[in-house]
Amino acid sequence: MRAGHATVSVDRGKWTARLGSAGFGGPAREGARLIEFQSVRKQYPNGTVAVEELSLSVETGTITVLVGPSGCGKTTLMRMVNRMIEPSSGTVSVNGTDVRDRDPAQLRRGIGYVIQQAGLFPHRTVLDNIATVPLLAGGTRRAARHRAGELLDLVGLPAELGTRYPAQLSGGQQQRVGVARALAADPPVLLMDEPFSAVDPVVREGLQDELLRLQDELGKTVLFVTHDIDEAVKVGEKVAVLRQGGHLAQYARPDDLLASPSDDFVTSFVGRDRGYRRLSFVDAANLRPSPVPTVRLGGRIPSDDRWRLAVDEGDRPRGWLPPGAGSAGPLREDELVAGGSLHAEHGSLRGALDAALSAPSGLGVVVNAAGAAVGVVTADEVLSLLDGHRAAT
Ligand SMILES: Nc1ncnc2c1ncn2[C@@H]1O[C@H](COP(=O)(O)OP(=O)(O)OP(=O)(O)O)[C@@H](O)[C@H]1O
Repeated sequence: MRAGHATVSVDRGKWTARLGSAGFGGPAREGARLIEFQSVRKQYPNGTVAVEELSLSVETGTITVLVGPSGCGKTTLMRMVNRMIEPSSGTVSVNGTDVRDRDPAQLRRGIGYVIQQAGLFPHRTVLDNIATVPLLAGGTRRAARHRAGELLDLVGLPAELGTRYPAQLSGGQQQRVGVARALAADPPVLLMDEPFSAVDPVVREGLQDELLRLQDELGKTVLFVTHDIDEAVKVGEKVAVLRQGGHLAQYARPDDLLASPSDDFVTSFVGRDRGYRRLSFVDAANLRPSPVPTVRLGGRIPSDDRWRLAVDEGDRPRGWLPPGAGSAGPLREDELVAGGSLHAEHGSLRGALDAALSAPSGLGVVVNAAGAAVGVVTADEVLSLLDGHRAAT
């Protein structure tokens, strides 16, 4: 992910104002339900019931995740929104209008669609892939390419990738191009079907972070399908857990899902370490980092019986110097023990606990936005804060 990423000139107001022009019958209201499934059922001609009497509302400007085991009907449900699949009974409405009353082509202009492995056109350059929709909508080639360039920047890709072909990009880069293409027509709604499942776990986490950053900026209404509960609770503001036969097992905020699964199916689906994962939703604002003795790289090494945090000239942590590890100096990086994960100030208790548990010193390093160490926390301190949180809720 690029730090300090420049943004293009899109803001929530502008996107909201464009809802009307995207053809959803007027601007959406804050807190309104943009997508509604009402008693929706889908039975395929071979008799398979993919979705059974399901009702669900998706709030405007939020990311809602459909999660569940393979074959539970997630994709079927999602594709009913843009009329790639028609329900056997029940209604799907977008901004108050039954999608069956909408012309499919016009409906889809207001709904971006991102799929696994990006689905890019292999013989078109990256810029032309992104420009496809603005061109189809009747824009000039020049305007469409300009817009494509802005979107490339928006999804964190350098401009020089614009002239490459999809096969010349990594899986993660292709996925970002897929997102840029889906955003090209300014759709108020984004459907994302397992968009990140074809990339490795590290890239996948980066793409999830990027989606959350984009969402902060654009405030789309996103329906996101995954079978990965970790991904669901990370990106979803609300999570719908489906079980076989297209039944809605639970629809809740991630924290509530982890705290109070509704039945045995949801309990086993959210997994055994849900208590630990719940820490992601408890913020660490009340955690007070303690000072830590430091030593600067290249500096003299005092010999003492404490762990010392080695930092660079910007006070950024570089590793730990174990107790009693004095030497004539100057201190070199290869004399250090590798540090654990770092806890970003104002992050969650999960990040703080992980920093403490993964540090060789048992001291989790807290860093500020510039990456400079501001102090340390212990696992005991994190857990006692959690006790306080539990008592208060
Ligand atoms: N065109 C079709 N004809 C018949 N059955 C279908 C059709 N498409 C899907 N199904 C069946 O409907 C059920 C739901 O499929 P769907 O693709 O919606 O599930 P899913 O939860 O998205 O699965 P996955 O996570 O594996 O992609 C499955 O049993 C599937 O085999």
